[in-house]
Amino acid sequence: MSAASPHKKKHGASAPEAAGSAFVEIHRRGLMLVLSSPSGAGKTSISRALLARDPLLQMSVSATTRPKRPGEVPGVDYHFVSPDEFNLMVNRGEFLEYAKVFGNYYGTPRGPVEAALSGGRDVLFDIDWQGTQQLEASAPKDLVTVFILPPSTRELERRLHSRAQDSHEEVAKRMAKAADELSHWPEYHYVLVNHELEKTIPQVEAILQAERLRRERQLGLHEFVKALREGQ
Ligand SMILES: Nc1nc2c(ncn2[C@@H]2O[C@H](COP(=O)(O)OP(=O)(O)O)[C@@H](O)[C@H]2O)c(=O)[nH]1
Ligand SMILES: Nc1ncnc2c1ncn2[C@@H]1O[C@H](COP(=O)(O)OP(=O)(O)O)[C@@H](O)[C@H]1O
Repeated sequence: MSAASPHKKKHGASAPEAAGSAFVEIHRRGLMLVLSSPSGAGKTSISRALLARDPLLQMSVSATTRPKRPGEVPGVDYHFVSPDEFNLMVNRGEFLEYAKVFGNYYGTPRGPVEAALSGGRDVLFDIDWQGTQQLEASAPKDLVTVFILPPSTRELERRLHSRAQDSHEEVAKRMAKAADELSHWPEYHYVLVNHELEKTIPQVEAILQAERLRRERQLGLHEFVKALREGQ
């Protein structure tokens, strides 16, 4: 096909035209990329790097009843709410999923996720296995799940201490739950060991790129190929 040909496919913001015409646009439905791991394995670090590099990816900002950590920004890291507010949100059906983790409640607000997916944008979730199971039950087709393993138990504990944001008591609570969390790895589509962030981040990006190309997520392929077969 020459550069001057009118029969080129169009991407991006251009308006789609009727099937069978020279121009057939391939749209994509967004996907839900879930990262889970025992606390301290690296989900937050990986998420920040992915978000900084990929404009089509947005974070699902959870609501939580846990206290804010130093440096966390309300509305960016979490929506920090009281137990009463959380209950109200549950009763109003505002959560796509919610769960109790380490004695606090965490939930995924429904609205921003639905808007992103239908707009062809992908959503990144840092949620635990309980939330992942709920999403698996309600939206299996949109879901891509990744479990992050730490290189060792000792390194996990070192990372939790190095983050220096939780008390010794909180770190002990998270370490005590780690074995339990780890037992859920077989429920995930992909499993990675986070040795070095410089390697783990491109691995998660590769998963995202490949999943975006899944046939089922690309809308308009039938029309596109039909047009090709008709010589357009
Ligand atoms: N089910 C569910 N889990 C969440 C949600 N938000 C965060 N979590 C999980 O809650 C756990 C504790 O998160 P956090 O308090 O930020 O501690 P961290 O994992 O040590 O950084 C982690 O396993 C998160 O993945 C949510 O909206 N739903
Ligand atoms: N591959 C890695 N090598 C060394 N330190 C890491 C690695 N990944 C994350 N960390 C560090 O470990 C600590 C916990 O990581 P974080 O991303 O907060 O984990 P999570 O969100 O899973 O609880 C942070 O201090 C982070 O900088």
